[in-house]
Amino acid sequence: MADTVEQAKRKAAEQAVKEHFDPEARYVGIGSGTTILYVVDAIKAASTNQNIKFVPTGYQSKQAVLAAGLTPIDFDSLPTNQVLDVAFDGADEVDEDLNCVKGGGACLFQEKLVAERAKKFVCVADYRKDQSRLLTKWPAIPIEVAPLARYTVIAALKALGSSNPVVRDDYMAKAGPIRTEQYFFIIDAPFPTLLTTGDAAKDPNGGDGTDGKWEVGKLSRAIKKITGVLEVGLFCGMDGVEATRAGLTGGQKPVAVYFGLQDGSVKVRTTRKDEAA
Ligand SMILES: O=C(CO)[C@H](O)[C@H](O)COP(=O)(O)O
Repeated sequence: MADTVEQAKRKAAEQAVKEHFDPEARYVGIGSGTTILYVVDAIKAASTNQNIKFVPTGYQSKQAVLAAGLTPIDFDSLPTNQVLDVAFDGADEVDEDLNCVKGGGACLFQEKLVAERAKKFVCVADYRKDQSRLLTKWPAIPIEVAPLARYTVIAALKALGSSNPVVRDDYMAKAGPIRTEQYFFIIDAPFPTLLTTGDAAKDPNGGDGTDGKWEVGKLSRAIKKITGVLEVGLFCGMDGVEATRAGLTGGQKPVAVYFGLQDGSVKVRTTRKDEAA
């Protein structure tokens, strides 16, 4: 099982890099987690250009870039208005619209900053992450919050319909809550039903949460409005190509997701039917 999952991650990473990493790129975003390590390996193998700068989404990501002999650059050192040619990252779950839950590794804030700076954001995952709706297998939405506001945020999340939002503990459950790289907390908030945009159009209440069913984008915006929330681990809305067309810097949604499957093949899902991603 473990070998099958690792092989699925590696195959997906290799194909995503083959199809989206341009050795002439100038700036490339590198996300967090275990799958991204295979992306870094594949980039290292394909990279012939020492001038590419890699923008990591946190400490672990930066160490992976350095260990591969590639050149990291901090997000806030990027020249103003400099977009990334591409950003790669993992995901905790992906729905059929390519909305993602992220933040399993508590890096969602920097991951969103980097994804939104990229002309195209490409996700790489194994078969367990591929679901028609979010929160099918992944239990909760990770939300980064100011520690002082944790109780008010929990109360507000309950009012939005979250059954049991909890502050994420240190994995040893000894040292109290985990701290993000911004020194904030993560609240994991389960919700009963998350709808894709298509599903929401058929819902009598349009996925506004009144019947316990939330359209992903509506829920993301409602959570983001709570005072004390830094960022929400829902990556949805426009993809980078749509955002660029709208004159924005970038979107949150991937243009393509590469799922490594159990049989060693790779399934690619893309938002862009009309053109090469
Ligand atoms: O969002 C993330 C970290 O905040 C990761 O990208 C996500 O948890 C996927 O990790 P993995 O590749 O280990 O399954």
